[in-house]
Amino acid sequence: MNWDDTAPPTADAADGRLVGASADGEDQAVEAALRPKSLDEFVGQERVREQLDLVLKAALARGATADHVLLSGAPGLGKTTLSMIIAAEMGAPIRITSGPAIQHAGDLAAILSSLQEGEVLFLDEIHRMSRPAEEMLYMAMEDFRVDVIVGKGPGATAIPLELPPFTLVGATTRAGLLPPPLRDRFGFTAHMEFYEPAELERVVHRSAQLLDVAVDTDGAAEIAGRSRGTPRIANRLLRRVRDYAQVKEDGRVTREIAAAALAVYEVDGRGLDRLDRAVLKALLKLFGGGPVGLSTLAVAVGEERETVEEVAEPFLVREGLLARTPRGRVATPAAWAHLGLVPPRQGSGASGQQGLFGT
Ligand SMILES: Nc1ncnc2c1ncn2[C@@H]1O[C@H](COP(=O)(O)OP(=O)(O)OP(=O)(O)O)[C@@H](O)[C@H]1O
Ligand SMILES: [Mg+2]
Repeated sequence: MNWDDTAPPTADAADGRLVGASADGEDQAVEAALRPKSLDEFVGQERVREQLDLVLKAALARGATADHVLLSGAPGLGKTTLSMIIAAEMGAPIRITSGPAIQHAGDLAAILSSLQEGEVLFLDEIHRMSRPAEEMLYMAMEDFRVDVIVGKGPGATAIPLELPPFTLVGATTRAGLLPPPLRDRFGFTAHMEFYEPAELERVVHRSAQLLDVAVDTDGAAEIAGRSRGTPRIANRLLRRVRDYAQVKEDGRVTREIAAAALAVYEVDGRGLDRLDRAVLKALLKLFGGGPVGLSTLAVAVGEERETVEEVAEPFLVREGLLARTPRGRVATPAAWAHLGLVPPRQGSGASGQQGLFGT
């Protein structure tokens, strides 16, 4: 395996999509204010919350430091938030760093040796740490000890350094990239799932209260339904709807106002944006629903292959609108229904195009 950054480019971070899951500048500015501060305030993820509650309460009761925790899940689901909650619930300070920031084992040694007893070390994007740092982390997690190498070449010596007990909270969007020896050293692993619409509704109501926006039940439901299972997107859509309600209306958010606001931003009732719909439309209208090859589909919408594959497709697949098959991309019946189009009958016109486009 390649230990350099093997993550695909997160195109949605760069292109400023309203429905992109990664944090943009504005998100970062308001997220601190919107973050739940305790497990009780953290919406949804019932199973994870219940398990984590037990892990933390048991450690507190024993007067011990909590086990190391691994949080995995897609961007914007609450990993950073949960790491801060862990520290708060343990009454411990938190130190925040990330895999890409630790390129040398020495960087990690410096951080580890300055931790206080019981401190939470949050290591974001833990899958992007360098290999030597990762190996140092194994020993630190297991034995609360590191070997600091002093000098170079034959004269180099390893000086063992005792560490105070600490809790490592690792976060990753890509648990599959973690080497098993690292994964095995976490006492508790939480996999965060996409949120249900009802949970996102609660996120919207909670954030609306903090931002002092008046949102009624249907307005919150409308925003939640377009948020792609992701609290970060729900919070972002809420801010755009608030703008619209303030400028065009009296500031109150109803279902009609939320829908009108998000229509301006081209986010449809299911959370698809212009790019998502362009891909679906091309697949349906130009290729009769497929199968069609990815490259052909990308040319048809005037986008890079990677953009279609990594930005648009994952959500379309998750929503059951598009399937990736060995013969190419295929639209599902739900895709036809979503765009209000009627699929061609079997054996008629469109299937004849396969010879032309179907690779
Ligand atoms: N369970 C939740 N309840 C309420 N708000 C939430 C919840 N989870 C996340 N949020 C909100 O969503 C925003 C994004 O969450 P967070 O930064 O924790 O995501 P993340 O998983 O760390 O994302 P990334 O992978 O991009 O680092 C935060 O501002 C937070 O307010
Ligand atoms: Mg984060």
